[in-house]
Amino acid sequence: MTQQELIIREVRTGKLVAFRREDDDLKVTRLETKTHVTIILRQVLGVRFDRDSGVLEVAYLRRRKKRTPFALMKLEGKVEGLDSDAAADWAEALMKTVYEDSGVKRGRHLMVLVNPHGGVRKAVAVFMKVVEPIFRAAQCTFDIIHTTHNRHAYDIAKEMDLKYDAVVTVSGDGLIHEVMNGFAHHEDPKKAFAIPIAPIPTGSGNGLALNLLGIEHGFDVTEAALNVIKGKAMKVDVFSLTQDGERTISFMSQAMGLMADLDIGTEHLRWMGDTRFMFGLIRGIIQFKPCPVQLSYKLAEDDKVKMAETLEARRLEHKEGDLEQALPHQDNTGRLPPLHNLPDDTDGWTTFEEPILYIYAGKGPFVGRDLMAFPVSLPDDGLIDVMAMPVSSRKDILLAIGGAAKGENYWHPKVHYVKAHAYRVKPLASKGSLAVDGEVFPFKEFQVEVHQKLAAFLSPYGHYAANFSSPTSSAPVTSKKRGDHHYGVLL
Ligand SMILES: Nc1ncnc2c1ncn2[C@@H]1O[C@H](COP(=O)(O)OP(=O)(O)OP(=O)(O)O)[C@@H](O)[C@H]1O
Repeated sequence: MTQQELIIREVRTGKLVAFRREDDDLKVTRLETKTHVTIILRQVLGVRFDRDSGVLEVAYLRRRKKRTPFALMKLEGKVEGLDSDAAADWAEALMKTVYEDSGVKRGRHLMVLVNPHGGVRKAVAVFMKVVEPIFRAAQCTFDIIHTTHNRHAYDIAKEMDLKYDAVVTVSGDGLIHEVMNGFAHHEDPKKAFAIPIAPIPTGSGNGLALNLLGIEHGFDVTEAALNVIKGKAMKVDVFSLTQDGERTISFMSQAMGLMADLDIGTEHLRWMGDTRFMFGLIRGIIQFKPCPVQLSYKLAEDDKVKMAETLEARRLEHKEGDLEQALPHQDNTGRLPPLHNLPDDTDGWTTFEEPILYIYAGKGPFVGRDLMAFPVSLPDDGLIDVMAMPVSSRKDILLAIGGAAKGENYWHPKVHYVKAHAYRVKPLASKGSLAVDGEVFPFKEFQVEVHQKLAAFLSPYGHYAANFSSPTSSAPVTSKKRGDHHYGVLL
């Protein structure tokens, strides 16, 4: 039987440290002072025992204070009072518990794409100083490419050898958009899409990281690094946007009118970080330009209370995603799903008749830290959430946008919010703006449809990490419930 406790004499201090497994924790005690810390097993990255030197190294992540990022801790020392076989067994048993027994592959092989140009241009330094040491401590192997130009990530993903366990984007949402479109043009698109993507948030908006890690940790690169190592594949829907017969994959959002102006035209304000979106919003409200378009959709649901209740029910019945299901060796071969909706289909389509100020459609609750645009979005319902704001007074717009960080805007009676199988936008004037996943697109007619569960992201929870409640609920729908992985407060 494997020993529960193992003691080392630490190389650095010459003092004795005991490691003990206790349920879901690893208790680390300094024997001289009898002080200890308790590490959740999920935060244990790697255990190595070297038979020649008799030295054991344990690496884990620990928050020194409640709201600070994780620090990478490594304790290394000669094992005391156990022979080599017993020490090797102890190390192996702990590794098996924190990886295989938790349904996570040990030592993931990663493709890491670093965008030196994204956000406040710190991606290279952040990766080198913070993320790479964490990956190494977790015994991950990786290939790194620094993107050198626009669409570089597209080219890499298109030609990528599909041997990786995940694609890690050290960037914002723009690079993820490029990777997805590269996958769509890969010679084996379905197999490419089965490789989960995991963001390390170093862009300006980082919507995907917010959706996966939550508002508290969405911009924390250490939390994101842990998700790369321990997250499970969460299957997600993506969209095909067809414009002039050309098909683009969108994974997050399509914005028109004021909402597009948040991204477009604020590019030069990248230095502001995500404050640039709030700046764009205020500027848009002052300018107050209507969005000359006709919106039609294939409706699935338009009852706001029902949509919120469905979200809640899904969270309660939620089971974590299984990484193995999404790995490339599974049956994920085949062509990209065909388009089901023709541009002139009208059967089952509804047209929104009112003049529109802005349209926002997409998947994943957060599009930025200050805006939970799609609070009832589900990762894999096969539907797209479409929000349209009819032309109203400035006062109404401000009220409709109020509480946007918590999704409260959803309940505003003027905000038209539906779930659709597909939707279509026809411009009624020649000038306007369209942003797809934050990138500028021509202001021309387009149609969007959903491909259910085509792609995958690594996720700590198996669902979006956003808090939102229905009016009939007694408690908010949170990202933390019993059985979920969560990173508790450490001593
Ligand atoms: N070396 C580079 N030089 C210039 N542009 C680059 C380079 N590498 C990638 N890009 C481009 O940078 C753009 C922005 O990337 P990214 O989305 O990662 O950052 P961001 O726009 O700041 O963040 P977000 O999309 O979250 O707001 C992408 O369109 C990408 O093609």
